[in-house]
Amino acid sequence: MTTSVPTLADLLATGVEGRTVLVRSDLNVPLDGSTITDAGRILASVPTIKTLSDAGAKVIVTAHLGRPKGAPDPAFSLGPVAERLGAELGRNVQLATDVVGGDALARSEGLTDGDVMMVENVRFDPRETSKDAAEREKLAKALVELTGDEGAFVSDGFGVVHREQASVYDVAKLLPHYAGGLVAAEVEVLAKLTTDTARPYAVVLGGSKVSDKIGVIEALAPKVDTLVIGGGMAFTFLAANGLSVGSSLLQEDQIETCKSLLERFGDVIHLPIDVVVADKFAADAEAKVVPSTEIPDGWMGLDIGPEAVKRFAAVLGEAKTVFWNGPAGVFEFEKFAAGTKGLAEAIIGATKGGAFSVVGGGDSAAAVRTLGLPEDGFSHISTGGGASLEYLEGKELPGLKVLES
Ligand SMILES: Nc1ncnc2c1ncn2[C@@H]1O[C@H](COP(=O)(O)OP(=O)(O)O)[C@@H](O)[C@H]1O
Ligand SMILES: O=C(OP(=O)(O)O)[C@H](O)COP(=O)(O)O
Repeated sequence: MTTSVPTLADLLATGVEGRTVLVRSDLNVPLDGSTITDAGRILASVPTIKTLSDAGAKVIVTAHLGRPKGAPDPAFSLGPVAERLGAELGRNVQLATDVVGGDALARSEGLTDGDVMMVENVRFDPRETSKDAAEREKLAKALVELTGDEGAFVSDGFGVVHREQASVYDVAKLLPHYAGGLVAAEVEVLAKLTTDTARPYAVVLGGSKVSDKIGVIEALAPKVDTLVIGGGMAFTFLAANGLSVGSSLLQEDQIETCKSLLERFGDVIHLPIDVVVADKFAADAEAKVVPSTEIPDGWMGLDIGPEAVKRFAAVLGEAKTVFWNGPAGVFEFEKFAAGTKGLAEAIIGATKGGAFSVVGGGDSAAAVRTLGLPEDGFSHISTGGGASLEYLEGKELPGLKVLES
């Protein structure tokens, strides 16, 4: 962190006993129904929450889950998360049925020292993600009201610091604010990737948040030696090369951008030479490997193919610095997990050979763990995907910038 950002230690030094502290965590974990398939982000958030609770603060945790459409939706309830957080903390974590309504307010007023509560998915309130700053400020003010007279705000959701959202950004303007332990630790590691980076420097991109991340490539391509592209992201690039991508994930409005990127950075960008296509988006889909030039109509690419893995592994084997965000395929389905596993193994190999490697993102980190890969095979596993990428591209992250005062 920059020295101008107050930290958790600074807050503790002011004394927190009896005060209500609002903590923004990133608890956006992958779920299968109501079962958490990877609790990494919850585990990473526990130390800050526990430190505050142990110091006698009344802790209110805010977080989002997925991308609900600005209204309550039981499929995106933080219920399973609150339960797991409670199990990890060894204490009951009550969950308000609303974000800033009567239930949240009543529960916050009933807190005793050391208690931890959560409010419901903050994205159930449309003001959280509003582009209108005045709307966001209204929600931020309502969140501040939950903290009473001597409240404080701890920003600990590193995975969301790139979002200018009410619970991340606007609330920090209204309360004494501090960077949590996780945010401080993440920034410290990522800073190593922005200065004196050992070369060759490779960035591996994949995943499904295509429109979010294509923009990042523009800024990263000139800074790196190798940009490996897999996952859902690859198909817009393949389409930009004039290939037919069947019913694969495609961001049509970005094809021209990808064309321009390929023209300017064609020597840096590596695209998959083959892909695994499926007849439907399902674990039991029929799957076959085809060259990227021959994706059949009606089929969708759900993984990179074995030849692509081999070629990507060869370039990654040379790298001395690697950042990876976004699975190479739909690793949640066994048939489409080989590409992600292969790339991870290549990065682990490079790390053994002395490279500094970071994997970031909720699903990418989950892939490492659920595919049984060794977590210590990487130099660092970050909770942030998009946030890490935007940090690496040198962009000002609103959720960090707002803490600098
Ligand atoms: N070819 C593909 N088509 C559709 N989805 C994909 C494809 N490849 C990867 N994905 C999906 O991308 C998701 C993760 O994307 P993203 O959120 O961008 O990564 P992260 O959370 O690591 O930042 C995974 O759930 C995975 O199933
Ligand atoms: O999962 C997240 O980011 P990531 O997929 O880039 O790791 C964060 O929780 C941010 O979620 P958002 O991309 O819906 O704002």
